[in-house]
Amino acid sequence: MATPITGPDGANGASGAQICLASGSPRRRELLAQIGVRHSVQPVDVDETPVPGEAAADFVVRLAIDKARAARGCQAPTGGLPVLAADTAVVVDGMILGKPRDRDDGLAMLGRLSGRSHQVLTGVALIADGLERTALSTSRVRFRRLSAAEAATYWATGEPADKAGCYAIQGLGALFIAELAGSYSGVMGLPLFETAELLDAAGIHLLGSAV
Ligand SMILES: Cc1cn([C@H]2C[C@H](O)[C@@H](COP(=O)(O)OP(=O)(O)OP(=O)(O)O)O2)c(=O)[nH]c1=O
Repeated sequence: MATPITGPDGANGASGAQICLASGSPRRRELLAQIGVRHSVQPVDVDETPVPGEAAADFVVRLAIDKARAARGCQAPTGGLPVLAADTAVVVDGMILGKPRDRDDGLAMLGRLSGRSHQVLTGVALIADGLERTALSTSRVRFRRLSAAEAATYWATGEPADKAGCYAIQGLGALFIAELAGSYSGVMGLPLFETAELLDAAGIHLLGSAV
């Protein structure tokens, strides 16, 4: 059985973790640390293939639940910390874009996003005291037009290779974003408003009181 590991930011320091984050994403660790949640980290590996005909909103919430359920290693040694997980997808033309498989796939994604709007969906799941709670964040992002040369240069930076939709709002990808309606943290991988609501419902009150 896998053992929980401490986040690189020491987020579960001397006073102990409040939750376990079932994720290998450094972005999710950063975002959780931003709102002061002490956490251990348990990377998980689940099948991220959409079921044929599955709506994107259902897909990201289902995967968030699958990831949280897969983090069983979080539970045993700690006596059962709440487990948080998330999944992010970009949706355009009714297609769900996950992480690019390779350069060609990544450049095709950037070409598809160029000069128009797309949706970014992030599902969040929290399992605490045997209860599964979920939330969904939906944002609309409008890209300016990108030339093929810009997309190729962007790919070569390495930044987009492990990001849904082949860009990072928190990085150079910001250069493409003409407009955002929704949640910056949701696009980045963990919507903090919705996450705080789930934590609150499970009895973890940030700033010391119910939100
Ligand atoms: C759109 C976008 C996505 N992303 C990232 C967030 C996620 O890490 C990733 C989407 O892939 P996910 O499969 O949601 O997550 P992951 O595999 O990176 O991590 P986990 O271990 O939690 O499953 O894309 C950004 O960092 N910035 C962005 O602007």
